[in-house]
Amino acid sequence: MREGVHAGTACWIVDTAHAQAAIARHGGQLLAWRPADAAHDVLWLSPLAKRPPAPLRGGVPLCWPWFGSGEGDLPAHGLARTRAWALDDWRLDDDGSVALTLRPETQPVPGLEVIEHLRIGGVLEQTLETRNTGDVPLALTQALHSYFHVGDVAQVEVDGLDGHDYLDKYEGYAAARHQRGAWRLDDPRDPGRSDRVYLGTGGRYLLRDPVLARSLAITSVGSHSLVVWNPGATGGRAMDDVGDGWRHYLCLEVANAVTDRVQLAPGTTHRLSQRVEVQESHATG
Ligand SMILES: O=P(O)(O)OC[C@H]1O[C@@H](O)[C@H](O)[C@@H](O)[C@@H]1O
Repeated sequence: MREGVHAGTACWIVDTAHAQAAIARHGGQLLAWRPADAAHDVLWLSPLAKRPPAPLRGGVPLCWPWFGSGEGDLPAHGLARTRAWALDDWRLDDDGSVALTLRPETQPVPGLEVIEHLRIGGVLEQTLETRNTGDVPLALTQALHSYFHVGDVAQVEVDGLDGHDYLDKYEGYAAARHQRGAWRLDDPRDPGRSDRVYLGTGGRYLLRDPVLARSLAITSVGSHSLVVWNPGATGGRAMDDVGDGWRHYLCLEVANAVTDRVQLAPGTTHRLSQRVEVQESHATG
């Protein structure tokens, strides 16, 4: 564990026999993670990413304490991703993983305390822990906004959503739609793009990528919603920090979003977690 620079941004760098990773001070944002035996980076970081104080496009931005548009002048996806974070503590576990605890240098919301726990090894574990330190109940929406690196988003499939309802941002989250089969970008209802919040989800997802010849197994705890976002060609090119990069990522965001709100009574804690494992496809023949 050392301090360094990754993609031009001040980071904590993990480099062990099991994995490499970079976590930005800006937003406490995991920018890169790659198990030692993985052939490709697991996370996508835009080559066109803006610099702090702008949000960084890629890795795992922390959307907190709200997901999506802010009220009035408040920024999209909350306050955590543009704050400076501090490293509280780190340790090397017996299995060779590095465990880190981070928190914003200044907590952005009075009465709420947010802490990020990361465990970096052959498997990634990430938790956003929120405690209501005040004396009134507070509601929270949030997401681990993972940009997963894929070979070609038009060729991947996501399991774990069949039979679930979703709300579509392109429809103002107005009407529930029903998913049949695996998620694909070429879904005939809304082809070539996706901005959906799947509800009542079970927390087990598989992102199958035939081009990179691997699958990513994602499990979540403390979440009953999954955001699936890719802007497609037209939408991507309209975003100056995405451009043609839209083809190389899919956002699968374990979340508490839209109707999946967390109600935090005074003195209580909520944990939103994900675990990500890379399953390389073995060559045949
Ligand atoms: O550009 P931002 O604020 O990082 O948001 C990126 C995307 O984040 C997703 O979570 C939203 O569902 C999309 O609607 C949004 O475009």
